[in-house]
Amino acid sequence: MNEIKLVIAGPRGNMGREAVTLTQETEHFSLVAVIDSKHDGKWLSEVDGMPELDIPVYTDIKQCFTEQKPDVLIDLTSPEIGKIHLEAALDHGVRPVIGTTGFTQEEIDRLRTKAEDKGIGAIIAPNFAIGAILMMKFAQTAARYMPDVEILEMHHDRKLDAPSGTAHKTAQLISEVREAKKQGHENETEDLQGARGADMEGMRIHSIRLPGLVAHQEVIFGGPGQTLTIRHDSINRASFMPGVRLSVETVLSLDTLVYGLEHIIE
Ligand SMILES: NC(=O)C1=CN([C@@H]2O[C@H](COP(=O)(O)OP(=O)(O)OC[C@H]3O[C@@H](n4cnc5c(N)ncnc54)[C@H](OP(=O)(O)O)[C@@H]3O)[C@@H](O)[C@H]2O)C=CC1
Ligand SMILES: O=C(O)C1=N[C@H](C(=O)O)C[C@H](O)C1
Repeated sequence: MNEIKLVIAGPRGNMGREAVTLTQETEHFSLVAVIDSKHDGKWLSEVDGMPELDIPVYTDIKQCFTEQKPDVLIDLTSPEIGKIHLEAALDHGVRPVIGTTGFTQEEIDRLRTKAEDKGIGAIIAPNFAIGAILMMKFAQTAARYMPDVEILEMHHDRKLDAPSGTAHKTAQLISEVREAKKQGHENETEDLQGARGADMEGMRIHSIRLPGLVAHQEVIFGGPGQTLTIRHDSINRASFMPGVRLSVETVLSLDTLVYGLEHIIE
């Protein structure tokens, strides 16, 4: 396979560190720069706690793209910054692989049009873990037969967004096969605000944040006299790296934006 020139945004984060390691362990991946808002102009080796790599650190992503001309951007920053970086990548003909969440359907549609106009690929992956993709697919299948469903997502207590991108995507996939339906009953009350969770087409999404957790989700279906629970656990961030690698390799041959790795692992 030809060498792929990569830039990682957010290299000091939990995910960014794993991604830096991935680039060092993958023969055809070449990390040419990183984007870090606090260490402009340094080498990665000069940043506390980072590996001894002579890789330039940029704050300005546009300058980085102009000078380094990477093939692919991996963004593992925050929902707000991920959106800005995705747009900047498309503007510079760099293929974005975005792990951050929080994109609306309107934003995805607009960015897809932009990627297609530019004739380059882009991937937004709410979850890179293969087990999580399977959980979502199995949940969509189960919802055809058991439309009464609620989602419980559990994450570490440093997570910025709620609900998780994975829970949101799961609900979207389920709503493709389930008629909108309010779980519970018409007369139920919420005696404490938020007790019944977020509402997406009547499906309830409950978000738990605790130290000790990484990323976990249960999709719970109910029917007369029975329940079905589909659960996935990421017990460390290494669980996401095969999906990051697959995304980087795949985005080069796409000419549109793909939202969700379920469209790629087929
Ligand atoms: N798709 C998936 O499978 C997964 C996605 N995620 C998502 O990935 C993102 C990162 O997660 P995680 O690593 O746990 O979070 P962390 O908070 O550990 O890391 C985020 C990093 O992004 C950096 N950052 C923030 N703003 C900028 C910027 N403008 N330019 C460059 N770097 C910036 C932060 O730096 P600083 O310390 O200076 O603020 C921090 O080092 C989150 O949005 C999370 O939801 C997480 C796991 C899996
Ligand atoms: O912030 C995280 O940690 C995670 N974010 C993604 C999400 O919001 O679904 C993926 C995974 O759940 C971990």
